[in-house]
Amino acid sequence: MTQKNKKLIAGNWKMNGLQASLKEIELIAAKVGHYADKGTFLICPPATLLPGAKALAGDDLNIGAQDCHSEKNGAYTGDISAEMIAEIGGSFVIVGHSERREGHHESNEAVKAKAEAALGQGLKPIVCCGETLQQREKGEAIGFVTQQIADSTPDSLSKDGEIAIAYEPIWAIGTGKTASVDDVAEMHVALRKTLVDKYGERGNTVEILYGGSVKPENANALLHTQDVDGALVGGASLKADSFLGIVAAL
Ligand SMILES: O=C[C@H](O)COP(=O)(O)O
Repeated sequence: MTQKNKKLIAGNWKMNGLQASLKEIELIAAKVGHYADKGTFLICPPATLLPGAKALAGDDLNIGAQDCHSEKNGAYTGDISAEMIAEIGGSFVIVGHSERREGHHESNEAVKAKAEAALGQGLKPIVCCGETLQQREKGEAIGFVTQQIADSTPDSLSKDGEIAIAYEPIWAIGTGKTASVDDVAEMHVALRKTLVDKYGERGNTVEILYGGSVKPENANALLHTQDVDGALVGGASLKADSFLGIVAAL
């Protein structure tokens, strides 16, 4: 779990990684402890690698999942529950990633239910949001994204830092394009206001991560932007060298 005075650097492996990829977890786990005073570190591999990753992660690297179902168990073929993630020692779960909102038609209401299921099992949900390029070009990005977060997050929080959110402009994911530092700051400040409006002072304890083509070369600027409390990293989290390059920018 994180403290707000540290940044959260999270890797999302998406549908990448076979057993051989666990060596990257081992390499990351061996090094992130050197940055423990500055950050909290997390890798979310595919579900097949969760137990193996947890066995190698040690004390300094958190392991989480990329999604969970909102129900505790039942006839939901192909899904995994928050309880299953918790049982193998996972401590985080990503919910509402744009690839699931788009590819699996997940609504804000469904994402909120998943986040609440995660909290029910003691997991920390990372609730994702982000606009399309068309929405940004029309000047709708801030309104759309802040509403998405208002509607996708749990109604209340029972402790500080119980959830994190991740702002990922869809047009920046896997494209090599990143939002400008000014655009990121503008969005993160707006998201902070949304969180404080919803949760009061506790809204200040929710980490707001930036995601979208984060790599070692741009991590320093992004991680030191106003209200950026960490990063959600896709492609650059698949190899220990590049993930650790981002960690070194803290
Ligand atoms: O969850 C991670 C994001 O979708 C960012 O992916 P990316 O770093 O490959 O652009």
